[in-house]
Amino acid sequence: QHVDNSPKELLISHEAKTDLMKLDKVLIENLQEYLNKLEEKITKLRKIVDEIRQPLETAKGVEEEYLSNPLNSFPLIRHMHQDWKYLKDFMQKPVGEEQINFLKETLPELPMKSDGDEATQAMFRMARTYNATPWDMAHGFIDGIQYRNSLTALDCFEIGKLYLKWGFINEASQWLYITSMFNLDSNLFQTLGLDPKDLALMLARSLAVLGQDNEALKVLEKHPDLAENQTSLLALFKAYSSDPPKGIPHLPEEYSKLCQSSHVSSPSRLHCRYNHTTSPFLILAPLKMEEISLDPYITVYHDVISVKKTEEIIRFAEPRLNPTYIFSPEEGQVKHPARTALGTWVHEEDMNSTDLPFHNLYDKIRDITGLNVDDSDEIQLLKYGFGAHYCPHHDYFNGSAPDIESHGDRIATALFYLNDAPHGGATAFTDLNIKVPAERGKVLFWYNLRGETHDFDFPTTHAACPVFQGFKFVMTVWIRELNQMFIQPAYREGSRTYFF
Ligand SMILES: O=C(O)CCC(=O)C(=O)O
Ligand SMILES: [Fe+2]
Repeated sequence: QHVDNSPKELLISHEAKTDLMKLDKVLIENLQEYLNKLEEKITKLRKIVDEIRQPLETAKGVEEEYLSNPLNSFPLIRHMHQDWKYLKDFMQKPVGEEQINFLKETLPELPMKSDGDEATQAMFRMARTYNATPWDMAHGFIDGIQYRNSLTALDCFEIGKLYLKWGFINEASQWLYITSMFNLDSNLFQTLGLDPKDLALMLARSLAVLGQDNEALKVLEKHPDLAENQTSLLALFKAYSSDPPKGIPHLPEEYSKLCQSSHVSSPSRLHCRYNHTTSPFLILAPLKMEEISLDPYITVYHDVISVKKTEEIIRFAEPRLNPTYIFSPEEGQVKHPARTALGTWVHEEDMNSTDLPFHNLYDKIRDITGLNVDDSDEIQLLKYGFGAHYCPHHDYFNGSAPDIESHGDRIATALFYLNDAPHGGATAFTDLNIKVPAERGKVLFWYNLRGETHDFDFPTTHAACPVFQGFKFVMTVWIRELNQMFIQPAYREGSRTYFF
C-alpha cells in the first residue's frame, strides 16, 4: 500500500521525524561546508590584500624616490593593469555554488507549508486541551510535566500568528510578547523570516484590540519606522475588523477538562471482577474485568492481548498507515482536523492469515463480548502521534453509511490498546466524565446502541485526547448490528428512533 506523504504523515510517524533529523544533520554539514568555502575565499583575499599593500607601505613618505626606481614603477604599472582585473573576477566568482545547489535540490524533500501549519495547529490543540498558558508552553511545561526543551523566538512567533489568525487575541498577544522578549537585535532572525517590524505590528495590533492602547503605543514607539505613525496605526488597528476565522478546531470544554491529567474520574461504585460467564472459553481463562459504567454499559478487560501480539500488530500496521477520515452523511469519507491519527484497515485475507497476529481475534472478541464478530465487521489500526487526537464523536452512523442495509449500524465498539501512551492519549467519555488511559493489553468495550430498542445511546460520545509525547497505538473493532440478529432477537428492524 502506498504511504501518503501528507502533512499528517510527517507529524505522526516517528520514522519520518527521525529521517527529518538525519536530513537536518546533512543540511547543517552542507551549510558548514559552505561556510568553509567562504572562509577559504576570505583567507585568500586577506593574503592578497596584505601582499598588494606592501609596495605602498614601502613607499610611504618617500613616494618620489620610490617611483624613480624602475624596479618599482614597472611593478606598479603591471599591478594596476593586471591584478585588479583578476581580482574583479575573483571577487565575482560565486562561492559555495555546489552547496547552494545541494540545498536547492533538497528543498522539495523538506516539510511543506501544510506540514508546518499542521504542526502549529497541533501545538494550539495541545495548549488548549491541556490548558497550558503560552508562557508555560514556551518553557516546556505542559499538563503538570516539565519537559527539558523550550521554544525559540521563531517557534513562538509562528504560534502567535496562528492564534492571531484564529482570533484568540489574548493568547496571541502573549505569544507575540514572549517572542519580543528574545534578543531580536541581531539580524539573524530577519534572515530567518522574523521581521521585528512585523512582530511589532502584530503585537501592537493585538494589544489595541484588547484595549491596551498605551501598551500598543509603547511597542510602536520602540520602532523607528513605526514610531512616527503610531497614532494613525493605532486608529487603523481599532477600525480594522478581520474576516471571521475559519478552520478552528472545536475543542469542547468537558473534553479538555477530562483530558488534563489533573482530572480524576469520579470514583466508580462499580467493581472489578473476573468475567467467566460470557463464553465457555472464559470458564477456563477468566478475564479481569472492570465495569466502568452500567448505563451505557462500558467495561475494560485487562491483559487481553500479550505484549508480543501488540508488537506484531504494530509492526504489521506501520508500513500501511494512511491519514484517517471521518464519516460525514453529506460528503462520505472526509479528512478533517477533528481526527488526526494515521490508520489502516485490516482486511478479510489478513484477518484469516495464520501468519498474521489476527487469526483468532474474532474468537477472542466473541469470547469477551458474547457478540458475533466476523468479516462483516470493521477493524482499524490507529496510530496517534504528536498532538493527534479525535474530537468527541459517536461511533454509530445514524443510518447514513452506505453498507448500513447489509450490516446494520455499529452496535458496539471494542478498542484494543496496543501500547502505553506516555503522556496524553486517553479515551474520554465526555458525557459520563470517564477517562480511560491508554495502557497496553487492555480492551475497552461498550455498546453504542441501547439493548432492547437499538436506539442510539447518546452518552457513548467519546474522544481521544491529544497525544503529547510518544505515540498511541490502538485497534478499533466496530461490531455491526445485523450479525447479532440471532443473539439479540429483541431487535426489530425499523424500531429505532432517529434523533437527528
Ligand atoms: O483512540 C481512541 O481512544 C478512540 C478511537 C475512536 O473513538 C474511534 O476510532 O472511533
Ligand atoms: Fe470512536
